[in-house]
Amino acid sequence: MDDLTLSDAERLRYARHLSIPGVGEEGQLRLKRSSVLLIGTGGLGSPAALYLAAAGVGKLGLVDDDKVERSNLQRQILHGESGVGRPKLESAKERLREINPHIEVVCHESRFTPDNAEKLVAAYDLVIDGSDNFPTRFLSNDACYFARKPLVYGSIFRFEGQLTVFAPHLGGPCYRCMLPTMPPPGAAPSCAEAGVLGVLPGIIGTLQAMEAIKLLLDVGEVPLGKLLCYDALRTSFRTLRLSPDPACKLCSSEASLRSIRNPETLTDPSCTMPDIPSISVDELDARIRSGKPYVLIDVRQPEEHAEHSIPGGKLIPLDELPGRLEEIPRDGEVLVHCKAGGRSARAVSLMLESGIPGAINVAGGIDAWLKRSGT
Ligand SMILES: Nc1ncnc2c1ncn2[C@@H]1O[C@H](COP(=O)(O)OP(=O)(O)OP(=O)(O)O)[C@@H](O)[C@H]1O
Repeated sequence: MDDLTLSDAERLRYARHLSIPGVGEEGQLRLKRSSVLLIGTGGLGSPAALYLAAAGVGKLGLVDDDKVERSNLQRQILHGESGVGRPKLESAKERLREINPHIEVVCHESRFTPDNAEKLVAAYDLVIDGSDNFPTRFLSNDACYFARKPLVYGSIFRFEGQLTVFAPHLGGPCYRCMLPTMPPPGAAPSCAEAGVLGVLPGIIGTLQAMEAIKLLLDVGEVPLGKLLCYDALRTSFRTLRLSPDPACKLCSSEASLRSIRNPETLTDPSCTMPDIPSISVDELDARIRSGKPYVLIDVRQPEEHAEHSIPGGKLIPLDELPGRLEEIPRDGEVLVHCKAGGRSARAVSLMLESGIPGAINVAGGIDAWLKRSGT
């Protein structure tokens, strides 16, 4: 790809950019030479990737290891009916090529983990975090901090969304200044648990794309030290000030996390609550295969259980659990799972407090179980 000039086809495609002061041919070439890493191709990553591709950002890196589910389609607009059951990156790449064949789309079909974070972030100009969990947000923050790359942060919950840019090297705080300690798994419900109005990630993801383009073009003012909060029900945008925390473990002068190799720095996205006993899906499989009797409780909703379930699992949705504790044996192991490990961690916590000492969380939930069996 020649990134020194625009072809006739590109000139035509980007004509409405070429006429904007602040973009023009120079800006368009800048976008063409730029690269963005998108963590997650779900609700936030979908609109962000579509607009960045359409705008002509030369290289888009996508990192995700998930498959498209039908319940994703209400908001994850990179994917369509033909993508259901296929890796998200496959359908994402097809769609982005259709939107703009002049750009390069690089698929990193894996999780964004402490093992690959440093290398992935180093290969791009900036990062958009479109993930839905705290460990990944801490990890993207830390990796971007050490690489001195801007991180465009977005998050959503039901009818509310937030957006900011973390770039301590340009001034402003990092994510750990806003949230010094990682909440335990299950503290914030996922879209699967809480629900989300589909347009909301469209709005926040599109704002993320806009901030990324401003950073790449070096135009305007990016929201460093400002958290934009969108309330869809009130149709309001509020801006909260975020200041660097003088006690931040990562970015303050007192920082104790001085190295990207510090095990606390790149927090393991698969971490489970430290005081909650847990087993992996491989260990669960070994228990089932051993032929010994086992008690397995699924704390998801009935419609989730009907779609996929683990053999022998008894359904007790988390919201019904307090009233149904009597159904659970007090002796022996009680293995508890949900979709990804969050709700089951809360269920195990409740069981342990309620005199069920054998409660054990299945880390990663049915998502990890299905992934393991290649479903
Ligand atoms: N560490 C990570 N590395 C790569 N991708 C990630 C990581 N953490 C989350 N993701 C991806 O971010 C996306 C988040 O999308 P979204 O919040 O819309 O939810 P979902 O998990 O696809 O759907 P649902 O919660 O309804 O099951 C998902 O595609 C998920 O696989």
